[in-house]
Amino acid sequence: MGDDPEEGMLSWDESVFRDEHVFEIDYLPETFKHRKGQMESLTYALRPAVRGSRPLNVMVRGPPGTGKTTAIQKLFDEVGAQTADVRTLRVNCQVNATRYSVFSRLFEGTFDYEPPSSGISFKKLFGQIADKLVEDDRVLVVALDDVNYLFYENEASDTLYSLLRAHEEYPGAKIGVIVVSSDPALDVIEELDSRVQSVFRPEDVYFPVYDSPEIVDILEERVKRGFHEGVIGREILDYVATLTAETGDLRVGIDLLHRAGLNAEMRASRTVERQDVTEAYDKSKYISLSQSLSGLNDTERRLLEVIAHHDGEQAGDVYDAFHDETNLGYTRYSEIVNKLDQLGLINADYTSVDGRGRSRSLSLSYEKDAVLNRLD
Ligand SMILES: Nc1ncnc2c1ncn2[C@@H]1O[C@H](COP(=O)(O)OP(=O)(O)OP(=O)(O)O)[C@@H](O)[C@H]1O
Repeated sequence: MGDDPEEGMLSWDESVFRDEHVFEIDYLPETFKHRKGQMESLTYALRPAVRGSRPLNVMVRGPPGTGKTTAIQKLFDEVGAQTADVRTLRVNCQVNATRYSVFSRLFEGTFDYEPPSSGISFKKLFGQIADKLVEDDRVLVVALDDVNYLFYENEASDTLYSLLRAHEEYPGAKIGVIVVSSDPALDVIEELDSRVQSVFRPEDVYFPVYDSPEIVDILEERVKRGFHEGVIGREILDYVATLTAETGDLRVGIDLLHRAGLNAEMRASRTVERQDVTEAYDKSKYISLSQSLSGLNDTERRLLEVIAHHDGEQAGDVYDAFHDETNLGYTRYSEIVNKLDQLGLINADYTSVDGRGRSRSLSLSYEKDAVLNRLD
């Protein structure tokens, strides 16, 4: 089997991949390079928990795809290996974006079954979690991953307040909180209510974007585990790293390697060539767009679609089109515009309009077709 396209694809039992699983989104890498300082700070904050005391709270910040979630997972695994007296729970706030939903997830993590679907009050839900914690004499460490979504829904202050003041209502409950934000434009502390600010003084841990040499280093490891020897040459790896560095998101590089491998297989080739990577990049570069879209509800998707068809127009005109379709009022409309803006899906910039003062114009952050294709 050679590089001749006439020969078709590689047969089902032939592959460029040694272990394709290492390119999956939930794969936890064995080696975690270039995050030593961050891991040390996190470990420092959690040490008291391993000794049975309340840990320090932490605020983790950094752009998407810089290893924040991976760091938390590694840390929780390490704590779990030390002691069974600390319960560690990670909540994905993109999925659980309200206080009630966060606590439902904590309930599930505590009891291994979901809270009754008939619905119980928040107070009861919280009470049961806290009672169990005190009864078992365990420390709870909660990581609110992608906490920025709680801010977009205006739920962050209430959620944190409940967690941070738990010991007052439930004496003996020891809870530590790690908030993880991937929105560089969000000032977490500043955006919290003053009643929360007064009790939340977290350790600050920052995850900068990886530079090109670091990306090469990290991806090289994935290549060794994921591909057979000789499939990805040095030059190709450098090319993948350069494209990844343009986005700053390591997930792009991992996805690129995977797709480029699949492209090579389609050509019945046992080596990945530059063209396989270039073609793959057309899809991989939109990985964060796809991820942001997956967290939107139907109304939010509808508005984004309307904006796509009115790209660059004034907020008032876009509202008219949106209202015609959904009948929703201006307040709700404005809230969704803000959310789409915070998610980096649109730019809502103030511009001067003749005779109408200043007004916001709404434009897409990505190409129109890339957005519309993914909304279908
Ligand atoms: N230092 C590293 N070594 C190996 N793999 C890494 C490293 N850093 C990140 N990754 C990988 O990159 C991908 C993105 O990492 P991760 O999900 O931890 O980023 P994140 O900062 O939490 O992103 P987001 O803010 O979007 O949640 C994952 O597949 C992860 O395995």
